[in-house]
Amino acid sequence: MTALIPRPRSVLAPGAVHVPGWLDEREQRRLVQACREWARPPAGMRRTRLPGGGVMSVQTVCLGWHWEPYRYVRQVDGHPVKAFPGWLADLGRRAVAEAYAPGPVPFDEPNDDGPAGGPLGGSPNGTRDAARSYAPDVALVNFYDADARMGLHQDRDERSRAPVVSLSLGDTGVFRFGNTESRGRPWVDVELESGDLVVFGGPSRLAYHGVTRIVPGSGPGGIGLDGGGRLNLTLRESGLDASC
Ligand SMILES: O=C(O)CCC(=O)C(=O)O
Ligand SMILES: [Fe+2]
Repeated sequence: MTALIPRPRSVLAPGAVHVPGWLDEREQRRLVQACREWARPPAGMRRTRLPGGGVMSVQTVCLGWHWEPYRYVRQVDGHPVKAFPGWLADLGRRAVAEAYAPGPVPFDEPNDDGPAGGPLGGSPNGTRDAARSYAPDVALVNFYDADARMGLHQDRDERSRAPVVSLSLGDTGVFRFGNTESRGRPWVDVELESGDLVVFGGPSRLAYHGVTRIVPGSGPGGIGLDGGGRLNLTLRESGLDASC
């Protein structure tokens, strides 16, 4: 859907940036199509079982490494996890560049570190360098039906502290972005619409976050999710050795 009033980008917390409408309709359609392929068995989409016996309401398929609470493994019920494609890593690098240093990214220019005190809060890593060197090798692809939610949690099973890139497709989800100390306040609630990008890294890499509700029927037509629901992809660097 084209917004009548453009939604501005915003910094949710130092290092956490929301870029509304980052993916165009063609890119959204391509991602939805890819998610459909990844969802197929073997090693397809499933509800994750938690050690306490609960089952998550979202359905998830992983690429690169399979996340099972609370670690990454290579196999899913005896099947190899699906591959993390190179084009998705390219998209992740573009996403980090867009969030941390908006505008065209001269990846081949050697010494532009972006403004100090930018969204990374003056990180010693240049923002452009952060984008150039970003090498995500894990994706969690989550599907939310109208009733699915995700409780507040940290993404902390990765050894790398490189940023997490989040891409949303389909129905709007209310994303709660909190602090690194606890599940309590302060937090901000932001509506993530189809095509929105969030990148959280630097001082916000370990912030608690979750999805409090889905807005059924809010997604756009024409991207291949006419049955409704929300897809979210998070791209991460595992920091794990691929030869294991
Ligand atoms: O669906 C979202 O927007 C967040 C997903 C998430 O936090 C996760 O997969 O760890
Ligand atoms: Fe998360």
